[in-house]
Amino acid sequence: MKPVKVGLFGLGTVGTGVVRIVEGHQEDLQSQVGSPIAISKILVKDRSKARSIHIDSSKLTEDPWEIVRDPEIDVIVEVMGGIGNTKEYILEALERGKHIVTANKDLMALHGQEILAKASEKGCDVFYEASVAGGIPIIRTLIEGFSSDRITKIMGIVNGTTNYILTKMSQEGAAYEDVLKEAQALGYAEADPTSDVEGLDAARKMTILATLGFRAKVALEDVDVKGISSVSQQDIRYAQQLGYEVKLLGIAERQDDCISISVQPTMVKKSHPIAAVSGVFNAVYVYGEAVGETMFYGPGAGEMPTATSVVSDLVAVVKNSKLGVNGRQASLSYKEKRLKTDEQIASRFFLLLHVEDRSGVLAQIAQVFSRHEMSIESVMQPAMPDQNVVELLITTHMASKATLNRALAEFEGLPAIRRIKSVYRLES
Ligand SMILES: NC(=O)C1=CN([C@@H]2O[C@H](COP(=O)(O)OP(=O)(O)OC[C@H]3O[C@@H](n4cnc5c(N)ncnc54)[C@H](OP(=O)(O)O)[C@@H]3O)[C@@H](O)[C@H]2O)C=CC1
Ligand SMILES: N[C@@H](CC=O)C(=O)O
Ligand code: NA
Repeated sequence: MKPVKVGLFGLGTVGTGVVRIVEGHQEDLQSQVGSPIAISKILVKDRSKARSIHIDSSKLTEDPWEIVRDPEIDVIVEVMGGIGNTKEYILEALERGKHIVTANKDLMALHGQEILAKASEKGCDVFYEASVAGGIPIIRTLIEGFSSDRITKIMGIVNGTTNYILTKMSQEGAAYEDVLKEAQALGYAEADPTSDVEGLDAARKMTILATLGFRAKVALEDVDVKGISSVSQQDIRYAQQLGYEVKLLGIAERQDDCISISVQPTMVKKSHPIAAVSGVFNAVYVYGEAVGETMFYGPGAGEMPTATSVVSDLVAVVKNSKLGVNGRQASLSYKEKRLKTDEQIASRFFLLLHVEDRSGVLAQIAQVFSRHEMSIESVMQPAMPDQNVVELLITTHMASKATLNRALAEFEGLPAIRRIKSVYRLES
């Protein structure tokens, strides 16, 4: 039986897992697709590097074109990352009729439309399940499982590294920098972990999810992004006192055909199932008009969970080849995209203010809220950082982002307010 030949781009965390699964589950895979699957060439940066698995060194190459131009190779599995050159290799491979499986959210969020269009033109498959929420089959769920519904909200923890960091900060009082190093050692973080901690990785994933869920061409620039580098132990403690957990949440919402997408540290009520998602685990909550509430949970990063999604995509490509239906992915972004304005984006908020400890200050603050028709839900005064300054913890009822920003601008100008220490969105 002629084997399906795979060219693997990358033999790092995910690539190693792909080799382990393709070799270790070969019999099961063969039974499903009807032919052996063979990884025939592997692209790496450095052929002489020591590897944690045994690899026949003749398979290793440092030349991507050796794989792209090899007529024997049917599928390229891209798990090396990168945007510019990687896109070039993938487009050329598609041009030559090769199918693509990728875990690269950076590439799919920025150039997914172009790559998918090329794939359709050439009758090739491009699958990218591992690019969002590593081991959770969320992309297939949005494309197939919810094809009959209209999705109005996608909310998720879609970055394992930051959830790992926030969990350790919250449960063990660990220091941010130490936990980041741990996440890197465990293979969760990106090559440049700034994209994890500053929210860009999650923003790229939310771009992909919103495009699929809302069937519109969502761009990375449409996502309002804030990372976790400003989240302090104190914010986490106050959140817990109020019954919340701090999570880096991606939130995509659609209302009257207007959408908004954001990634930001959010205080999530402990009773919401997302608040309990800890460590490297991810969860994606999807609300559909017909189905109602659903939630998908699993490991969001790491060698074997991510490789599971990659190899399952590979199986899907081979099954499609047997059926002769490669490249038949339906158009998934046929809807016009309209973005919500800040006046239309509403939520509840938490504010931590440092204010002068004298009479009349609370009244001034209340007046600002009142002028902007923002309703206060609760006020707490837990501690005194120094003799003249007190901390105020305020939670609000629903207000628009624009209203909040107008109130914050006024607070900036009030001498009695020494510092706007933190502002969080609240999700219940
Ligand atoms: N790690 C995870 O949990 C997840 C990762 N992803 C995505 O999967 C991809 C791979 O991630 P990961 O396995 O963690 O990355 P690693 O850094 O562990 O591995 C990257 C691999 O690609 C090779 N490589 C990198 N650049 C080049 C280049 N220019 N030319 C040739 N080879 C190159 C490296 O070679 P060498 O070994 O010689 O250095 C290495 O084998 C990324 O797109 C990432 O975002 C997606 C979901 C989860
Ligand atoms: N760095 C990413 C890896 C998976 O996409 C994460 O931490 O989630
Ligand atoms: Na996934």
